[in-house]
Parts: sequence; structure tokens; C-alpha cells
Amino acid sequence: QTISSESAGIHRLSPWEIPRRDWFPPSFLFGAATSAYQIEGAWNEDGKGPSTWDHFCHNFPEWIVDRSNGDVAADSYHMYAEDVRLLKEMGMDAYRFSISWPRILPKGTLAGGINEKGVEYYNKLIDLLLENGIEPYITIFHWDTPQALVDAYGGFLDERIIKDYTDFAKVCFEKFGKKVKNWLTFNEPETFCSVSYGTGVLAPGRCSPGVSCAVPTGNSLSEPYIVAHNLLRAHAETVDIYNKYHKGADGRIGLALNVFGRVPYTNTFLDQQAQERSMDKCLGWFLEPVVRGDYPFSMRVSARDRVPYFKEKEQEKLVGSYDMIGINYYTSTFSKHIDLSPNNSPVLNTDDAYASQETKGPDGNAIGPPTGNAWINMYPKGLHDILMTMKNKYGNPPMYITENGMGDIDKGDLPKPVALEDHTRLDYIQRHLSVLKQSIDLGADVRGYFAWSLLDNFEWSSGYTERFGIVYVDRENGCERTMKRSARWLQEFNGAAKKVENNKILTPA
Ligand SMILES: OC[C@@H]1[C@@H](O)[C@H](O)[C@@H](O)c2nnnn21
Repeated sequence: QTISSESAGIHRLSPWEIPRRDWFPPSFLFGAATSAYQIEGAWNEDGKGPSTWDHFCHNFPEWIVDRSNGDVAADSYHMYAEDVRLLKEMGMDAYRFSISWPRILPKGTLAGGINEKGVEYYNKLIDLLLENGIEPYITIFHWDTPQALVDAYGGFLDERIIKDYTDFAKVCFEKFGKKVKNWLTFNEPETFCSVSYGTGVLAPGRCSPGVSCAVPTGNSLSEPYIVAHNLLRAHAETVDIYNKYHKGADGRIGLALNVFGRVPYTNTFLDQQAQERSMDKCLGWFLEPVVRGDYPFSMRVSARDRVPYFKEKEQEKLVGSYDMIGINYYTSTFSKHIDLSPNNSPVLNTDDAYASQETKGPDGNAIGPPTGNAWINMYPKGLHDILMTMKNKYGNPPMYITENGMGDIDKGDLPKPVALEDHTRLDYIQRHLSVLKQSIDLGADVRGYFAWSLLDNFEWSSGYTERFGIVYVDRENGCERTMKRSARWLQEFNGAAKKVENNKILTPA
């Protein structure tokens, strides 16, 4: 069951603590986010090719909690108009979604041909969004690599991916770039590298022999760094092409980074160093290359020859390869020092930080109240700390909170009426918006906020057992959408709720 905010020891926000739309500038964007594999379904319809996620779920169902897959998901391929209607009804300014690479290029390569029906789907979605005054924010890659490229040369493990990815991005810019002005090349490269090639929990599910994953023929210590290096070079090439041929006067491009807050486990020097190494590992791994052209020093010290070097020409394209940075924030952990000794030789690339990530502090208390799913304890201050780091250490780039949210556990035992009353999610969103306001007032250049997610959707290895949507999706009933309490509050917050008094609608139609 969803833990009630009261029983989780969360006091209700007082009326004056409830965020209001006028806390934020009129230009600030409020939106919601999704990704292709998690919502579209139609996995093999209208010429779409298989992605690594289709392959992973069909071949290794035992690695998905409920043995499910994204074959239907939230059926947005057929129900996208309903999604846009909901965004409009909530008064959202923007919608972040991703493009399925194999829906556009079924064989992964340009030579393999463009699937015009796939192009048509995204053009219909984009046109409907624009007709309803909703700004599209497109993520080019949200983890669904074409399986054909994995079969051909190992996907992101091989630098041939750089050309195929830039070809795919060019098709997106050519087909959608006149209407779409905001682009994110990659979603959460750190998660993709560490969890798809380190722990192997995400497709293609690779890890070292001896680590428990679907494909234990990888190398959890070296493959994440190889994939990261290819991904960053693909990012830099793509941004260079965009800036030269597609940007125009008002185009903007960047990437969305997953950032866990990290708090020293104790205030000892060793734990403070552990916190810094953990931030380097999570944020710096991809941010420092695009800010200053190389990986964090702490990573080179610990992972040494497993961290590749960029060529000078690559660095020239990497540095400053963003007009905006997306921050995906959910929760924080305590970072605890691990001795750099042969007894602790790393198994996973994340072990290179020589720090454990603890949800409980030395006093045994969790970093924040539990929410629904296990890995998210509510700690809004972590978002503030990250934004201050972005402002004070990384040049305060234009930022968007491109994901923020929590999941309700539903193993078939969460009645719909209970799920619709998602007061913990409402409390979570309100508290993070409140912290966001403080951070902006302290100078952080944040220009928008996207709730994760618009819809209950396919939550990767958790399948459909974690509901992250502000809108409930009833997959037993034609994927019918119903606004949850959090969505209705956002509707009111956005000034879109039809306030009716004496039968007169006060808000604009
Ligand atoms: O787990 C919830 C969501 C996923 O559904 C998103 O696809 C992913 O970008 C993400 N990163 N952190 N948390 N999330």
C-alpha cells in the first residue's frame, strides 16, 4: 500500500508552504516526462524494428519483476491524442518524450532505411502538442538501442555507434527540427553505462562473469567506461552537427543527467572525500567532459587505465556542447568511505568511487521518509545541494529538472481508488517545488520542471509493479487514463482547473 505521508512521519505542509504558480517566473515551464519504450507499445507495428529492450524482455523475462514487457505499455502509440488532452487539461507548458530509434531506423542504420510511418507518428504527436500550446522537449536516446546494432557490432560497446547515432539524430533534426526547438541527446548516460553494462539490470543486461545478470559475459569494470566514451563522442558530434546545420535562431540542445544527492555519512574528512568521489562518479563523469573536456580527476586516480582519453579534436567539440543541462533528481544517499586497499578491489565500475551509498545515517535514521519504491527516500534538500553545486562549481548553466517523482508499489494489490489518492506523491512534488523555488531565489538558473512521469508506465526491471505516473493507467481496461490527485493539484497550480463559482468558470477556457 502507499505509505500515507502522515504515517511516514511527514507533517502536512502548512497552507503558506504550498507552492503557488506565482512563486515562479511566468516563463518557467511546468511539464511532465515519458520515454518511448516505457509508454508507446506497438513494439513491432508499422515497420518498427526491435530495440534492446524488446529483445531483453522477450528473452530474459525472469529479469523483470512481473515478467512483463513494453509490447503494449501504456499504448501511447495509439493513445497519444489522449496524452496530449491530459497535458492540456492540466495546463502543462511542455512535454518531454523520447524518440524510439528503431521506430525511425528499424535496422538502426540510415542505410537500412527510414520508416516513414514512424516519422509520421512523431509528427502527429508534435503537431498536436503545438496546436495545444505545449512545447515539445525531445530526448533523442532513452536507452532503447536498436537490437540490429547490438547484433552487428555490440551497440555502444563499439565506436561505430557514433556514426549510426549521429545519423539517427540528423534524421530527427531533419524530420522534426523545424517544429521542435529543444533537444536532449541522451537520457541519464550514467545510469545507462553503470546499470546496463555494470550491474546488468538494464538492457542489454551485461556484467562480469560472477556478477548476477542476464548476460554475464561482459566486464563490469571496463565496459561502462567504453560505452561512456562512445556515448560522449556521439553527443559531441551530434551537438556540432546541430549547431552547424539545424539550430537556427532559437534551437537548444543538451543532455539529461541523473544526479543522486550525496551527503557525507559523517563529517570526517574521509567521508567528505567519499562524498566528493561519489558526486564525481554520478554527476562529474558526464558533466566534466562537456564543461572542461575531461573526466573527473578522482576517476582517473582510482580507475586509471580503464578511463579512456579524448583526442584534442574531440575535446574541442565536447567543451560547451550544451545550451542546457537536464537534471533528473529523485533522492539522495549518505556516502561512506571505503579504504583504497587490495581487500576492497572493485567489482563494478561504481566501486571505483571507493564509497558505499547508505540510505541510513550513523544514527540508523533514513535520509528521509520512505515514499513507495525502495530506492526513493524523500530528501528534497538533495536537489538544493545539487543546484548549488551546478551554480557554484559548474557555471550555473540553464537547467531543467527533467525528471522528479516517486513510484507507488502495485503488485496487483493496490486498488485503483487508493492509487488515485496519491497524497505521498503530491507531498513529494510540493516539497521539491518548494526547494526549487529556494534554489532559484539563491541564483540557480532553473527554467523548468518535468514531473516523472505523465503516465504509469513500464518501469524497466520493475515492470508494472511501480506506478510513477501523475495519471493512472488501467492496463486491464484498455489503458484508460485517470488523473490522480497529484495531477489535479498540478492542474489547479497551473491555473487550469476550471474554478467554477455560481456556475461561472473563472479560469480561461
Ligand atoms: O525509475 C523511474 C525513472 C525511470 O522510469 C526513467 O526512465 C529514468 O530516466 C529514471 N531515472 N531515475 N528514475 N527514473
